Amino acid sequence: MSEQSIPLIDCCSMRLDPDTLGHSLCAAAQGHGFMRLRNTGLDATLLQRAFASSQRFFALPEAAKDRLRYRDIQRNHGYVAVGQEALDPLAAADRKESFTMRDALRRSSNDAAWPDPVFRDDALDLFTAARALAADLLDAMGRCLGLKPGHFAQHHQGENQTLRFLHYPPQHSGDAVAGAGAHTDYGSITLLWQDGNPGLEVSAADSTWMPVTADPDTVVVNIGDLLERWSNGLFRSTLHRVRPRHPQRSRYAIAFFSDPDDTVLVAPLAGCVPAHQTPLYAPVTAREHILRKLAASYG
Ligand SMILES: O=C(O)CCC(=O)C(=O)O
Ligand SMILES: [Fe+2]
Repeated sequence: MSEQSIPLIDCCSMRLDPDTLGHSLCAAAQGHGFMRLRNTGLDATLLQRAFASSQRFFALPEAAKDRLRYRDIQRNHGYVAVGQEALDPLAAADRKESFTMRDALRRSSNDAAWPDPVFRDDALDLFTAARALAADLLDAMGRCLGLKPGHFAQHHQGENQTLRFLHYPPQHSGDAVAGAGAHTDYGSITLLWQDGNPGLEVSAADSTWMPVTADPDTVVVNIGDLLERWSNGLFRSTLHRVRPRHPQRSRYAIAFFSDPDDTVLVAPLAGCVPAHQTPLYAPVTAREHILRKLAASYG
């Protein structure tokens, strides 16, 4: 593995030994802030179903998708068409469409929020499994920071946990407009599944863009801004972007953002601040930070 590559961690043997898993995750979180995980135990059929529902939805006529359009950043739910979100607010809007589902379990009984019952069930089943996986990963990282089991879980009840289906239409690698502009993620950790089509790139220490392997059998995990703040900068929320390179083929991806509940005050953990030093970050509530970032990208 060159210094420039994103670490690949096999969770299979390590699940039995949380300390080893925790150390591997923390080392990656402190390095690039990005890692790829294999053998997480997440049922692959859930992903197949979710990708199938995603592809079926994005193939609908624009008018049908527009019925479910994203209305406000507070709700953070629904369909966003190509050119309506700019993850880099200073660049052109992203060439992608998405279906975002914040706090999906609580919204499950509202039929008007979902394209159809199959889509809803596929999304909710993956949401539930992703939530459990994110909790395990945060627990393993928390151990490494000297926190008790469940420390992070108590702050991630689901209010700001968000599943997002993404579709990037075919695009030439040389196109000036990105599929998703350069950004950092907002919350604690992101889990990302890719359909095998490359495009995700992570900013490296020397400011070059490092492509991430688009292997459908691994999940990409990255650190968001709020976990960077919680860890006083020990874990890194790294800039990344999406530049699909296939002129004929669409790229599909599914992201799960595990972010703290609205009222959680995120301040650097005492154990992460060296003695006699002031914390690098001021406290901020999760709601304040997430809404500020959403407002900028939907500006
Ligand atoms: O599509 C991808 O590979 C990544 C998307 C992403 O970074 C995001 O939605 O925050
Ligand atoms: Fe992202």
